[in-house]
Amino acid sequence: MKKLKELMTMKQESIKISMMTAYDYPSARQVEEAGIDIILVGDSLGMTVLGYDSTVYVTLDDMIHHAKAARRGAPDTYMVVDMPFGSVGISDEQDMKCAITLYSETKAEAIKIEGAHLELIEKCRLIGIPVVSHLGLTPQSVGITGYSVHGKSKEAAEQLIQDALAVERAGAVMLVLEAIPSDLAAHIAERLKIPVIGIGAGVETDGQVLVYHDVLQYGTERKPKFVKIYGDFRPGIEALKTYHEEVRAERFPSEEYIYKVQIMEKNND
Ligand SMILES: Nc1nc(=O)c2c([nH]1)NC[C@@H]1CN(c3ccc(C(=O)N[C@@H](CCC(=O)O)C(=O)O)cc3)CN21
Ligand SMILES: CC(C)C(=O)C(=O)O
Ligand SMILES: [Mg+2]
Repeated sequence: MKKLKELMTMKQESIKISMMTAYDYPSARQVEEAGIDIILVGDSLGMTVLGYDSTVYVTLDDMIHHAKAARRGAPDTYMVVDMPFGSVGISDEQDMKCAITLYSETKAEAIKIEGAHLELIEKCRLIGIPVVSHLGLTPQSVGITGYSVHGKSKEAAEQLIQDALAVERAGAVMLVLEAIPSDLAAHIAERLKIPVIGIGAGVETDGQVLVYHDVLQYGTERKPKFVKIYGDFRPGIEALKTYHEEVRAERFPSEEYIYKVQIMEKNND
């Protein structure tokens, strides 16, 4: 497993960091086997595998359930798990309890928090929980901001730069920047010492993250501009249709799938 220190070194040596979501055992195994540097158990699982139309319905228990499965599939990959909507921003005590529970139960290497929650990041650092910050388009705020590109005005860009510097100062170990202009992302990556991972943030960040189900066309239809398709899981549906037809036609199970031991007495009538 790459340690945080090695990920920092990758930034210093301009070796790009790859990150991909995985929310269950088989996909985590695949991501680990592919040699991807970091697994993100993202709350995007609410949309991609739970069928919600936003991430705000995902619970802490959902995150724990999926992260534990991903952990079993990828014991040897640096794993980050999202703090879901409603687990951050209530009170210091509540927030810390959620952070501790998520970190310890999932055995993730780090937790990820949307927005510049500086005190929470500081408190986590103080007790030893590595925090990845997530700025720019923060999908848990969809009800307020929508899914539009962030940091487009001078003021918004300046605010984002200040937030990025502040989360680093507060102790964040990494930063995810989502859906912002590429030159702004490049500027932030250059100003920060911690690795900056982009999604829809251009090629000059220290690494990239995408959603497994988007990349493989696995049950996702709408796709943001930043998604590149690398594979096609859709033919799976054809296989299921064939199975259905073969059951109907008694072509399945054929000889090779049948246990043949003569135990019933032959009826000689
Ligand atoms: N499958 C999936 N992939 C993701 O990348 C993802 C999720 N789900 N769920 C959580 C968030 C939501 N994300 C999204 C969702 C939609 C857009 C989108 O439609 N963006 C528009 C921009 C439109 C504008 O600027 O006005 C686009 O065309 O890219 C972007 C990010 C990223 N995350
Ligand atoms: C899109 C990435 C960054 C994320 O937060 C998620 O998958 O939930
Ligand atoms: Mg997320």
